[in-house]
Amino acid sequence: MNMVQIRNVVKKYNGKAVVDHLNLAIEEGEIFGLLGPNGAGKSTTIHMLTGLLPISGGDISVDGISVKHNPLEVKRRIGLVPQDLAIYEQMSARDNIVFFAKLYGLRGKALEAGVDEALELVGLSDRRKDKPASFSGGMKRRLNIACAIAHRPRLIIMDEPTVGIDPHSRNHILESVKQLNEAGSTIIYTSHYMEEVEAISTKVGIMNQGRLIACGTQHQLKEDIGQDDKLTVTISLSPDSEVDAAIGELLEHPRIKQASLQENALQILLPSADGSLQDILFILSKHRILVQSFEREEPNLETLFMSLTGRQLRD
Ligand SMILES: Nc1ncnc2c1ncn2[C@@H]1O[C@H](COP(=O)(O)OP(=O)(O)OP(=O)(O)O)[C@@H](O)[C@H]1O
Repeated sequence: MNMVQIRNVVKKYNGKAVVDHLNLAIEEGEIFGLLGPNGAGKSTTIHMLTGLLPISGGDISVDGISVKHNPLEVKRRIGLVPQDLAIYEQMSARDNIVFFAKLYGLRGKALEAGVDEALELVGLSDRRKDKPASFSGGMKRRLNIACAIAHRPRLIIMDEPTVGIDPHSRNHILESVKQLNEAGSTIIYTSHYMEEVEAISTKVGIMNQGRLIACGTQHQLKEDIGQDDKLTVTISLSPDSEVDAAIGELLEHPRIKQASLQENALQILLPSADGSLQDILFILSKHRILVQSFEREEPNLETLFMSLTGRQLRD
């Protein structure tokens, strides 16, 4: 079942479409990474999805409910972690979470349990009584997340939650995302950091200039673009004739597309290095070529984005 269905959605500012006939379905249980450079339309899409911005054309449904026709029901199902911090500096961490959880209708024991759980998840239980004015940037971001999840939403949307924070908080946030997903929430995570999206997403959508230019699992995206794994095999000094013979034999292998010698390293291109490493080692040892090191580079989302748009994800 689809948790989110975006159908032909358009958002125009001054006659110009910043989200341009966007179609996207996100299944229940996914961690969906929405990737795109600054200005691609990620935040605008999220704001329409959460009912914060009116939609110029098309419709969005969440959990089968139309955002246009029933925005309050949709809001109840969503926890939004906004890009800009939305916390009160003069209230304790706990009171901040209580405030937002009450807005979502939590009361009594459910409120207590939800708030404790949220504090625990973001690693701020021991700072519950402190005011965020004394927190680091990363801790504030974590509190920002806690405020959006105490009501245990079915869909959690995080808009660039790791911008400008320390590595410790960043890792903590990425771990929290996985835990929230394991506990049953569908997650949408926007970022222009490719590494983060690669690390946690079960599916990835790439936006550029208001349009979805690629969507699928990382494996599918890699297949779509038809990129190859690149193996760099550094070898000991060996007779030219043996190296030439080994290269000839490597090129006869059904999966190997390219093999050449550069300096003292063989560069081998193949669709996926998995399953062929043994064959490569066997061919080299047959020609008495000693391997010093192996390095494998996989295609990544950055190279995919570049090949689709000719631009870099990060400006
Ligand atoms: N209120 C507005 N009025 C006019 N143009 C706007 C408005 N809000 C956003 N835009 C434009 O819409 C485009 C998409 O912006 P959006 O914030 O959705 O991008 P984004 O992908 O979230 O980028 P970022 O990573 O910088 O947040 C940008 O060109 C932006 O300038």
